[in-house]
Amino acid sequence: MCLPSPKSQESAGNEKDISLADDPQQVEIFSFFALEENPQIENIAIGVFDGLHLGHQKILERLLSLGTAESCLVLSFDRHPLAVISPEQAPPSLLSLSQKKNLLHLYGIKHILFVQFDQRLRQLRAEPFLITLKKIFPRLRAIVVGEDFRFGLNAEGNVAFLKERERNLRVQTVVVPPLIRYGEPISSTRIRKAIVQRNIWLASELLGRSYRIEGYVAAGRGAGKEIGFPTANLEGIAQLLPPPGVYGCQVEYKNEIFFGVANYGRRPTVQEGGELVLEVHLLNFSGNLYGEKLSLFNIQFLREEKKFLSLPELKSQIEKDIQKAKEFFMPKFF
Ligand SMILES: Cc1cc2nc3c(=O)[nH]c(=O)nc-3n(C[C@H](O)[C@H](O)[C@H](O)COP(=O)(O)O)c2cc1C
Ligand SMILES: Nc1ncnc2c1ncn2[C@@H]1O[C@H](COP(=O)(O)OP(=O)(O)O)[C@@H](O)[C@H]1O
Repeated sequence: MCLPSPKSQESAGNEKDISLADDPQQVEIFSFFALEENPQIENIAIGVFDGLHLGHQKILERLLSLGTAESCLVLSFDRHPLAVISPEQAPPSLLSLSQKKNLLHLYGIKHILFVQFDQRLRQLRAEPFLITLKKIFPRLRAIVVGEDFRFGLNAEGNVAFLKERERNLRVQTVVVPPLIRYGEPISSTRIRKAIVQRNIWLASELLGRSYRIEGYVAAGRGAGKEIGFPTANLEGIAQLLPPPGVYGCQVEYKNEIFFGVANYGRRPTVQEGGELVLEVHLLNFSGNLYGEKLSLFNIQFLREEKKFLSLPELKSQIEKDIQKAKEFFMPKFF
């Protein structure tokens, strides 16, 4: 995975150095200040890379073009820097850390380093950040970044700053320009906006894959089975969700794919002032899903959630929702 130097792995057990994401699939997070020297790495891409969209994928391609996969590393952070700098402005994530890790591997990255973005790292100025980076990776030859990359206290470091230090540090700066799709640059912000507007199709286009929402099945009140549509209630979701509503989707569960109908809402028909819950009924499935991981994708808005006067009315509406979802999906698959 990342930095296999014995000390940094030792520090993996040290709570001061390491925090674990609120992700049951624990991803290791390293303190930048406790990293051991790693002479293997020659090329590094640095960034938050939220979404790992097509623009980010270009950066990864460029990185891998510079040397062997063994010599390349992606340095990312355990959270969006704004979560520390200005929490109220921090955007919701498009990917959980474990999704990001798995996708990076899928895109050919062997070495991934998640650095804890804390107050100490925030206070670090751009110059010592670079010097420390060069100490950790003494054979570093190239840093690959996007055009708008910023780093160091008050975002004082940028591409120009890196370029000025190329000679001194003997590290080349490789800048990857933004990728344009439908007249605008691809960015995590644009993708978040599309999801908030329920334009999951556009979000997926810009990601270069379907937007996926992953969570773990928790127990509810058992009312779903009563009306004939058991729903797996998802918790532990560490990503941006589209606005509340009823959606058709596909559901991956243990390498199998099902069609599903999902409701992200407060269930006004069965309770007053309930919490927002994402729940999904899998078509042609029966079994126990409690504690299992589900991944929802090809998410398609069907309608707004409504308060029904009786459960039979809700039931007949869900039958219509299933019909609508089938009409949407089936022609594409059969
Ligand atoms: C496709 C679908 C559509 C739904 N639409 C609504 C709705 O419009 N209004 C509502 O109050 N609940 C809606 N629900 C939520 C049900 O009320 C809920 O699944 C049921 O009460 C079971 O809850 P439980 O999982 O806590 O047992 C919907 C559920 C599904 C699967
Ligand atoms: N087709 C299905 N789709 C979703 N969950 C199902 C399905 N068949 C069985 N289940 C199981 O039933 C549970 C949901 O039943 P439900 O009556 O809605 O209870 P709960 O209130 O616990 O969500 C799921 O968590 C899962 O374990």
